[in-house]
Amino acid sequence: MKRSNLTPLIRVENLSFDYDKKGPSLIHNISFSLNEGEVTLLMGASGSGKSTVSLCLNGLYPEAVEGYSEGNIYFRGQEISQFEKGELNQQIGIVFQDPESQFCMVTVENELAFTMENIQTPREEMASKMDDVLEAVGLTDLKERPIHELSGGQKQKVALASVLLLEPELLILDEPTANLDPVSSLEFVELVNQLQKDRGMAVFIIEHQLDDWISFTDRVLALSREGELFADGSPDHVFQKYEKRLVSEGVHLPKDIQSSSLHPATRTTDDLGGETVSIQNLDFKRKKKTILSEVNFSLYQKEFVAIVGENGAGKSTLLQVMAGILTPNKGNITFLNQPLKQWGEQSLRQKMGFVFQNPEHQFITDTVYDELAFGMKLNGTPEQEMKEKIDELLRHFQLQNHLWSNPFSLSGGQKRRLSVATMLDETPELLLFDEPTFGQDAKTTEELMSMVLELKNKGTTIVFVTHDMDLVDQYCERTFVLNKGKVAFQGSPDELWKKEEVLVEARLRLPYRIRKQRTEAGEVYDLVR
Ligand SMILES: Nc1ncnc2c1ncn2[C@@H]1O[C@H](COP(=O)(O)OP(=O)(O)OP(=O)(O)O)[C@@H](O)[C@H]1O
Ligand SMILES: Nc1ncnc2c1ncn2[C@@H]1O[C@H](COP(=O)(O)OP(=O)(O)OP(=O)(O)O)[C@@H](O)[C@H]1O
Repeated sequence: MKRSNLTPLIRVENLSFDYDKKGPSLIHNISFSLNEGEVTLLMGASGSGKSTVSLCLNGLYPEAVEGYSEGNIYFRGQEISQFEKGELNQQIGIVFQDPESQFCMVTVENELAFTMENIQTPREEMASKMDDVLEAVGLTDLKERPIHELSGGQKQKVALASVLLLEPELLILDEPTANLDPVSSLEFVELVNQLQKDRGMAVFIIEHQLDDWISFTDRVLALSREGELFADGSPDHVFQKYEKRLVSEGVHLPKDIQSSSLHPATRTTDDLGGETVSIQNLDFKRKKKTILSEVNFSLYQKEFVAIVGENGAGKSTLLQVMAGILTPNKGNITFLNQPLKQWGEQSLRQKMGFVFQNPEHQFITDTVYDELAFGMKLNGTPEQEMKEKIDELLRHFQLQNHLWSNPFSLSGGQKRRLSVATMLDETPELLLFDEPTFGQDAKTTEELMSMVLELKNKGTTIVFVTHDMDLVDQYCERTFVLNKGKVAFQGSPDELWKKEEVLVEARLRLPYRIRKQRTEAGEVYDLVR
């Protein structure tokens, strides 16, 4: 999709940025333009500085942090420091990586009304604009709901709706689909594509998973681990010319290029051990609203199970009920043959690890080191052994340079890795992970999965809530599909891929491997999208 007569909307000249003045700068002397009506995608390893770049573009950084920057950024030819405070917020709309940081009001409709009041939308237009945008992002039914009661994916849609109301000239999306279910994610990409065409705005996307975006991306930029921009061109040009470099940087390539490495898990259920968890007739309600009902299943040692389903289906709730964080209204849960409610808090935490959907909900100390040491100290791990374990975890999770960083100042992907690493210090009986791989590049995903598999082989039962169907295909023995709080399917991923009705109902897509197989066999089916 080539566009002629491109006018620069943003021009970045020799930008360098750092959060402190020790060592080489994080972003190092980069220059690029974002043109009117152009869709540009920024690639780079987790922690390379992508979010930082995006926050510099509308002048939020370095003002909002203790940061140092050099170089210039121009918006329509005018240096951004010359704009009044907040003046660029409407022209340059950002959907942040963590949508929770974006909200000011309690309910969905108040949040959207607040945005419109800020930009002085005429009162008589507010109601119809709100309805249009809610329909566009599929949130009409949740208009009156408090935002804190929404699921992760639902919150992400509210953040997008709010930014769309600004009708920005440049829309910046920082991993906007990370929490969306597979069909919502695709619909979101299609929605952005459509809006971009209708409104002609420029779009700047930061994303690890490129596949759905790439067909309407005009330009790709790639940032190295050293903070240098090493590629800038059309997707074809960049992937051809820089393929090796991109692989060594550890970023995900579009699957059409790297498909040979996609393979299904060897799904052996022969050597599973004893039962770890048993759930019978479980119901869970919030304020009389049924969230989970009639849930029944067992989990076994050495088993890797994925829980999948649409946004709001009840996946995180189920995980929290299994972890004893929420108490069911009905039914029985046994963990290692003992009723869950009879377990003492400390012994339960030793045998069971839990990674929250939002890593920030998990951090309790001020440094990465203390975060990793916390559980080990509780378990009485000797000092030397603890140091060795921490070193190993830092290395595996690419956090070596962040030992004394505050967990809250890490990049999105680094926070996620830290939250996972804190659960891998021992060999627990059960590990419950809520979307552990979101926001990871190819290299860190691989490291994370290999550590998880190591524990599985030692006997740990692994449960992942995930929206990543390729990961389900590649690693899991069993999948549970949750649909409106009920288990709509239990079985191997291979069986699931044949159940088109279940997939459609639960807004799931087929993994890339199966889509490719079916396309090559000339099959026509809805889920090929
Ligand atoms: N407020 C902050 N204070 C100090 N360091 C920070 C802060 N925000 C980010 N960093 C550091 O800057 C580096 C780049 O972070 P950034 O969020 O820009 O990376 P990213 O490429 O977007 O990563 P990801 O793909 O994981 O989201 C990281 O090493 C991070 O730890
Ligand atoms: N604190 C809360 N109070 C009231 N309702 C809630 C609360 N948290 C979640 N819900 C509702 O419970 C339902 C299930 O939410 P849950 O977070 O378990 O879904 P999920 O399947 O994990 O979704 P996602 O994929 O978007 O993370 C949703 O309809 C959600 O709006």
